[in-house]
Amino acid sequence: MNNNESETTVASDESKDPTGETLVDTDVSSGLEGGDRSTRPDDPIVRAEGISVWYDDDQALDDITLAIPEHKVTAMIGPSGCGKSTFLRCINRMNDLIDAARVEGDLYLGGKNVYDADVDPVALRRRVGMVFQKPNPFPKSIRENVLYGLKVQGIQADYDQVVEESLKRAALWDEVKDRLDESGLELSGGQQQRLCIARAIAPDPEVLLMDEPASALDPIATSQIEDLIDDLAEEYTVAIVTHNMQQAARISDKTAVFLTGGELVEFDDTQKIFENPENDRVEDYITGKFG
Ligand SMILES: Nc1ncnc2c1ncn2[C@@H]1O[C@H](COP(=O)(O)OP(=O)(O)OP(=O)(O)O)[C@@H](O)[C@H]1O
Repeated sequence: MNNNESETTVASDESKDPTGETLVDTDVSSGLEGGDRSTRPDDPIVRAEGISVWYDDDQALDDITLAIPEHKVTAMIGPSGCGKSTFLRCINRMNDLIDAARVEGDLYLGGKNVYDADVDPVALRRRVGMVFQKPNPFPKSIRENVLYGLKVQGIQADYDQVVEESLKRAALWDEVKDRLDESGLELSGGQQQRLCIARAIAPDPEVLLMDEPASALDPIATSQIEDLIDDLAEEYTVAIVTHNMQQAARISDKTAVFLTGGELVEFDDTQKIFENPENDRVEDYITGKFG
């Protein structure tokens, strides 16, 4: 994440509601009902077509066309400021929360353009969960943290079952099952991040966006998160921004390389990107000649 002024705007919104779920009127139809969910393993579930983003007059993304396959881990890498986080935020329309941001182009989830006027961003964020760089649990119990998204949207469910399932999927259940009423803030950093992952998956999204989810964690917690991401891809489509090229190489199936100017320079199987990239600038970046 950047430390610029408007990024701070997002950060402060996130501190009110890191899921973005209460920030938009929920009293409208989702508009997403028509979007077919892809069912074949290699089908793209997210498809960006000609996405460009500006912050006031500064262009952050330039005409990005990219298809993210279902049930795979897709990594976004590139030097600082090349637009990786901006792209991630296009997928769940978190850029809507930044006054200066303007998005052009089409972004499909299943068959539906999420920028269509009839799409409710809150319903979209139920289908596209997000985990941020710094673990940001609410000052609430572990249980209430997990249930937050469901309750805020008035979704009825067997809450005990959702809590158990989500914490199991986030590989946290065994560590917290006897202390569900304790504050989420009392957990370690790595546990807090897994709690945030449990919160993101509780509404059963299709896509999970992760913006440098391990960069604030120690090596052991990082490795737990990496193992978890691998497991999560069986159930969800994961799109992850990372600064750490080794991490991208370890955990992702596909890699998108963004370079300065907000350009997507190469997108391919991770192995191909790291072993035999087509583009000389990508090779220079991967081999550490710049960035
Ligand atoms: N909220 C914002 N307001 C204004 N400009 C922004 C905002 N967020 C990002 N930018 C600008 O957009 C460009 C892309 O930023 P972005 O954070 O998407 O890049 P990034 O590749 O994720 O960077 P990093 O790796 O440092 O997190 C940068 O020039 C940044 O300064």
